[in-house]
Amino acid sequence: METKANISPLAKEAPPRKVVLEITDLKKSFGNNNVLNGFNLKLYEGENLVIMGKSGSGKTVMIKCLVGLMQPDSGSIKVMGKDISTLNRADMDELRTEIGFLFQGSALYDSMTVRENLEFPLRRHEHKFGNISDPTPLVIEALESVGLVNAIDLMPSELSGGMQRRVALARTLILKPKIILYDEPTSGLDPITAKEIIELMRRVQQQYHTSSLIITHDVDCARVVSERMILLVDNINYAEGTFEQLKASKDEKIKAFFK
Ligand SMILES: Nc1ncnc2c1ncn2[C@@H]1O[C@H](COP(=O)(O)OP(=O)(O)OP(=O)(O)O)[C@@H](O)[C@H]1O
Repeated sequence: METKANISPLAKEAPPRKVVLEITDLKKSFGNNNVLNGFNLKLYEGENLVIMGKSGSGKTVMIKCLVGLMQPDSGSIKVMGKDISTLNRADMDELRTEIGFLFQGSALYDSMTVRENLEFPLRRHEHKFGNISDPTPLVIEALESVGLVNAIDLMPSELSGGMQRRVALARTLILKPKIILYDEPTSGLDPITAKEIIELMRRVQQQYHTSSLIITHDVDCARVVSERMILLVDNINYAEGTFEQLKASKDEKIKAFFK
C-alpha cells in the first residue's frame, strides 16, 4: 500500500496471510468536498487493524460504503474476495452475516431482555443458522465471552453503559462473524470501562480468530489492540505502521495523533 509518509519498510511487506477485506482506490465526494480521495486498505485474516483520522476525514463514509449503505464514486471493495458492487441483495445480506459491527450507537432493544436481544439476530438469520430450537447455549456462550452470563435476564435499562456495550458485542459474536468493524468502541465510556472494552476486544480476537477493523481516536485503544495502523490525513492514507513505529515518528502530522 502506498502511503505518503512511508514509516515502515516492513509495512510494505504483506504478511503471508489471507486478505479478508480489500479496499482499493476508494473515492467519494459530496459536491466539492473530496472526502475519500483514493483510500486503500487490506485487512488480513486474524488481524486487528486500527484506522485513525481527524474528525471529518471520512472514516464513517468509508464504513458506510463498506456495508453498502452508501455508494462510492469509484474504487472497489472486496470482502472475502467478493466485489460487493457485483452482489445482489440476497448475496449482500448473506455477506453481512460475516461482518459484525460494534458502533457507538449500536443500541440494544430496550423492550427486550439481554437474552432476547441476543436471540434476535439468530432468528433474523435463520436461513444461515437453521431453525435453532433452543438458542440458550449459543446465548450463554456469547455472554460468557463478554463475562456477562449473569445479566441474561436483565433489561438493558438495568445495565451500565459499559455492560450495554459488552452485550452489544455479544450480540455481534453470536453470529460468529469473520470480520468485526468497531467504530469508536470506547467513546463515551469512563477510562476504567474503556480499558475493560479494550481488553475484551483483544480476548475476542484470540477466542474467535476474527479480523477487526477498528476506527478510534483513543490512543490507548490503538496501543493495546492494534497490530497495524493506518493514519488518514488530508483525505489520503498518510502513514502506515505499527503503533510503536508511528509513535516514534518525527513527522508533525503523525505526532499530532499521539498528543
Ligand atoms: N450524506 C452526506 N452528505 C454530504 N456530506 C457528507 C455526508 N456524509 C458525510 N459527509 C461529509 O463527509 C465528511 C466526512 O464525514 P465522516 O462522518 O466520514 O467523518 P469521520 O472521519 O467519521 O469523522 P468523526 O471522527 O467526527 O466521526 C464530512 O465533511 C461530512 O460533512
